[in-house]
Amino acid sequence: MIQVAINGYGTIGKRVADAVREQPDMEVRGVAKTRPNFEAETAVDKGFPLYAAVEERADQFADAGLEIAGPVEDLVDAADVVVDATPSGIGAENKSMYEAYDTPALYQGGEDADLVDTSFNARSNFEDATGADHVRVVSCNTTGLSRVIAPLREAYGVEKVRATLVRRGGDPGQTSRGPINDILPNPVTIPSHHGPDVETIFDDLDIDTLGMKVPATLMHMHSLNVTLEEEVDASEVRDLFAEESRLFLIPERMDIDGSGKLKEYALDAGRPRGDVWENCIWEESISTVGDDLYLFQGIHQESDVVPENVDAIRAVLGEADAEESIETTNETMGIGL
Ligand SMILES: NC(=O)C1=CN([C@@H]2O[C@H](COP(=O)(O)OP(=O)(O)OC[C@H]3O[C@@H](n4cnc5c(N)ncnc54)[C@H](O)[C@@H]3O)[C@@H](O)[C@H]2O)C=CC1
Ligand SMILES: O=C(OP(=O)(O)O)[C@H](O)COP(=O)(O)O
Repeated sequence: MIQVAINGYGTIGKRVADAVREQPDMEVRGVAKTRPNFEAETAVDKGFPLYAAVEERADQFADAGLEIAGPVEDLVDAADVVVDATPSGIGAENKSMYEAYDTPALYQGGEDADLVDTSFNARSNFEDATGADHVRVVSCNTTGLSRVIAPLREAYGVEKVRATLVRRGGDPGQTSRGPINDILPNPVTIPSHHGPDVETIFDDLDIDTLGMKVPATLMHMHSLNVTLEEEVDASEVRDLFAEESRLFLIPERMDIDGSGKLKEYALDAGRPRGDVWENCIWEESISTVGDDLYLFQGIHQESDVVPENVDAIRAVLGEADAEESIETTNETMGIGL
């Protein structure tokens, strides 16, 4: 069994812990938190050994009635691999600790690409992570773009990608985020960081991205234009995407008109936390004009990177190839709306 440590038990970390627990070849060795809160209490209730990420604050857990298994260093030492799901920039600070214990580490999209040996998307470049010590699972938006671009490149070739990303201002629990009543060009400079980030997955891709932030918490929305290397009928693209396990084509009959109903559907379908692990592409939006393809897709920022982290664990340790790993992860998590 692969022993997995999770350092940083917030939005991403707690979801990765639950997904790892579902895997037949993995065990959650423990999770590390900086301070006691509702998430720490839930971790204990779920039976995850809880480690103190900051030694000086370890007493706070005892004061809150939470038993600590030890300092985070013990967890990193005991694990085969660590998933660092700390806030942007903290992963870079933790790198030397992972090196000291010779434990391979996965980082999240908030870290810089040059921190790691390779950036990772399971559908696009799984093999690049084999045997690597430091791997970055790219951000939710980059994951969402990569999952669409990979099959298009393979089937038709891609000349140029142009994407406008309408991004949620913050996650539902991020009470300090905004905007509350505004629409922000964000970043106002072009391209946004997403284009260069996608190029860490496909180094020869021509892509420009523009970003905005809006007063929403549920999901991001992408407006995508891909110039293909040949003229393709929209129905062919729909068939191509229908074969992809992490692309959900929203059929017209479902009457899902936006992120609100998508999340409602996920809750009705019994998804944990209402998570939507797949890209959600409005089937009717898939259109072609000459060699230009257009579509809209919803991306659930809190969860689409979770199966990617699970696959990255197997990739780093050389425990499976892309197809086997993706299939196991999909089956155990129930991916495929
Ligand atoms: N929330 C999102 O929409 C997405 C986030 N990401 C990336 O995932 C990473 C984590 O983001 P979130 O889970 O949203 O953040 P979060 O703030 O929800 O969770 C981070 C957790 O790490 C803890 N933490 C802080 N300092 C720590 C330290 N030194 N050691 C251990 N734990 C520490 C925090 O207390 C918190 O529990 C970031 O790189 C972010 O860019 C990637 C995709 C989507
Ligand atoms: O990586 C994300 O978005 P991004 O790809 O727009 O940077 C996550 O949704 C986190 O974004 P945040 O940095 O606004 O919390």
